Amino acid sequence: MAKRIEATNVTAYYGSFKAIENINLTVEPKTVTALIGPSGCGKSTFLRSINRMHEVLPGARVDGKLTIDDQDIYHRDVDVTAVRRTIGMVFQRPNPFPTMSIFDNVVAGLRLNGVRKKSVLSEAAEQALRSANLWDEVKDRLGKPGAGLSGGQQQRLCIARTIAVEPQVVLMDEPCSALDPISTLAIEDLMFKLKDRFTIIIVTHNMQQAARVSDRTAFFSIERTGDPGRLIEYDDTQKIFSNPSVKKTEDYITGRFG
Ligand SMILES: Nc1ncnc2c1ncn2[C@@H]1O[C@H](COP(=O)(O)OP(=O)(O)OP(=O)(O)O)[C@@H](O)[C@H]1O
Repeated sequence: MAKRIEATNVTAYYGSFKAIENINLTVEPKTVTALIGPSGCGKSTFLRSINRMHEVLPGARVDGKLTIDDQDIYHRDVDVTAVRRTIGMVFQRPNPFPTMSIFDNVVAGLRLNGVRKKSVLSEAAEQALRSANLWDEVKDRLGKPGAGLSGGQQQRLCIARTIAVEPQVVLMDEPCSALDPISTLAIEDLMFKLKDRFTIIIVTHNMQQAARVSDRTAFFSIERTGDPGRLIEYDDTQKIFSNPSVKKTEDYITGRFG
């Protein structure tokens, strides 16, 4: 089941540098939320704090509260591995495991979780590849290396790998920035389809993409270099792009800064 995410006063640091400050927002299940804003305003930092990836860097930490369906994911008793299993992530550059076949890439997470039965793995692989709109293109070459696919196919393979373990939330950090326009549209179609089952948060620099794929948009910004990123406005995507409440949002989406 897709999950609801609630951030309350989320502040994240790299050592003594405060990268984002007091982020408050709620993401409803089965929606796509876009995080937009100028370079360095903390979009990726916020995204990585949602699945506890931020803290893997030495000296990095998060303050505040983040709940996923009312579970406080920063509670000291929480199993961090379980959190990361619930919250899948797709990165900027497609990163299939280069020496693994297409099939082995898709089922890598399931194998890590202890699934061994061939029939279960085959069924899960087919389902994930179908969900990622990739099945027809790869069904006759599942044993071939994942690295042999085109960039767009590789990214859909990475999405298949992510959803094969049935996460409830999928985080995407500029998933189309290394792709051509056709592959980009394929991923956007996919997001539309996947939001039936998952809660999706996407970081994007592409305004048209945010407007096309998301239900809600969060605009982050910084006052000046060295300041922390803050959430300036968060609303329905249609409102943000047609009639934003804050002048700074308007300036950004109309290309006047950033
Ligand atoms: N590993 C790191 N160590 C120290 N500072 C970092 C690190 N990663 C990011 N930062 C800083 O944290 C701030 C927020 O960076 P972040 O990457 O979250 O912004 P962003 O909005 O995603 O930027 P972009 O759109 O350019 O990807 C920036 O000032 C950045 O320089």
